[in-house]
Amino acid sequence: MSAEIIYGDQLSQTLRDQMKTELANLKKKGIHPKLTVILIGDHPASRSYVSGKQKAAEYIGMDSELLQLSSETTEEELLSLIYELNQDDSVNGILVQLPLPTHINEQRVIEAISPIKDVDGFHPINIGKMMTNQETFLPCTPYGILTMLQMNKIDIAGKHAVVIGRSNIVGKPVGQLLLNENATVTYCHSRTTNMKELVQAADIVIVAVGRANMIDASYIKEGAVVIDVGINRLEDGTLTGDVDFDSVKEKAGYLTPVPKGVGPMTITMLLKNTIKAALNQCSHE
Ligand SMILES: NC(=O)C1=CN([C@@H]2O[C@H](COP(=O)(O)OP(=O)(O)OC[C@H]3O[C@@H](n4cnc5c(N)ncnc54)[C@H](OP(=O)(O)O)[C@@H]3O)[C@@H](O)[C@H]2O)C=CC1
Ligand SMILES: Nc1nc(=O)c2c([nH]1)NC[C@@H]1CN(c3ccc(C(=O)N[C@@H](CCC(=O)O)C(=O)O)cc3)C=[N+]21
Repeated sequence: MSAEIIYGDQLSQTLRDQMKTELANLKKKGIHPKLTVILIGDHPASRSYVSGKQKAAEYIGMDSELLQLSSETTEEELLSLIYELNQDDSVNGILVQLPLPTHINEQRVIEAISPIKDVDGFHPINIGKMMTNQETFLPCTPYGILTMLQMNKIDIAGKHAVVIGRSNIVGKPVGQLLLNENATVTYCHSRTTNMKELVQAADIVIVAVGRANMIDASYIKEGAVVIDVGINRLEDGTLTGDVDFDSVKEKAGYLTPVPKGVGPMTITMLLKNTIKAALNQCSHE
């Protein structure tokens, strides 16, 4: 059997076209959703993500602004910029590109962003809402993965999902969203001792580690759904995931590629969260 490949770029195209229409209608009502991205320093991978996001915002007709700050920016300067943006009614969504330089406390920065403008879904208030299954901004990568599964009508309830990775931005929240959808969820991480055995039992495998080709077909149960979140840049400049695509595609039921898989969906959900933020904010005025 050969896996059905889930192309996130194609699903994103559909969703972005829908948002383009929605935005045109909102603008007629005087609602102009706007996203502000703060990028500190000059990390090449961050620059590439930020430019992908800007192109996508432009495509759907969303206002977006990039505030590029020097790597010398102090935590105090960044926090006061965030407080200004929190007060600025023309800004609906705020994203501070991670990782931050080591002299800045990431958690303090995340908590400075107003939860109503936290389109990344990283603020503890929004994480708490996600954990208690309340309406909130879902973190973009997990939300994108859930959307990919739903658009392909893949059953989640009752399935055994194994998440490899437990970061705050991907692993932990994607497991939580799958749990909210009634999957039975197992997390693996660097201290897991029987990972292969656990993954071999999984109906759905989410791989979010950042190690090229770490999961090959020997880990995968016949017909399993395999979502590759990893983004690894090889020496020749090409991107590859955490999954050995060529071997796994012969065994899995569904498989996402890298590039053109989860990455574009992350950006799409960021745009979706920004529209939601604008709608919430105008109804509170
Ligand atoms: N496509 C997209 O939209 C996005 C892609 N990414 C990519 O996803 C990948 C993961 O990102 P992120 O979660 O931020 O990364 P982190 O480095 O924060 O987390 C990596 C996780 O992998 C675990 N891990 C490390 N080595 C092993 C191992 N040998 N076996 C099992 N688990 C292991 C770590 O365990 P421990 O906790 O024990 O250290 C950790 O939980 C990266 O390649 C990143 O570039 C990230 C965000 C968005
Ligand atoms: N506050 C914050 N929020 C984030 O959501 C966030 C972040 N910081 N820091 C970095 C990670 C990483 N991330 C990606 C998003 C899209 C692609 C993406 O679109 N990738 C394309 C390839 C892009 C290329 O060719 O370089 C693809 O997979 O097809 C990749 C990675 C979001 N992140």
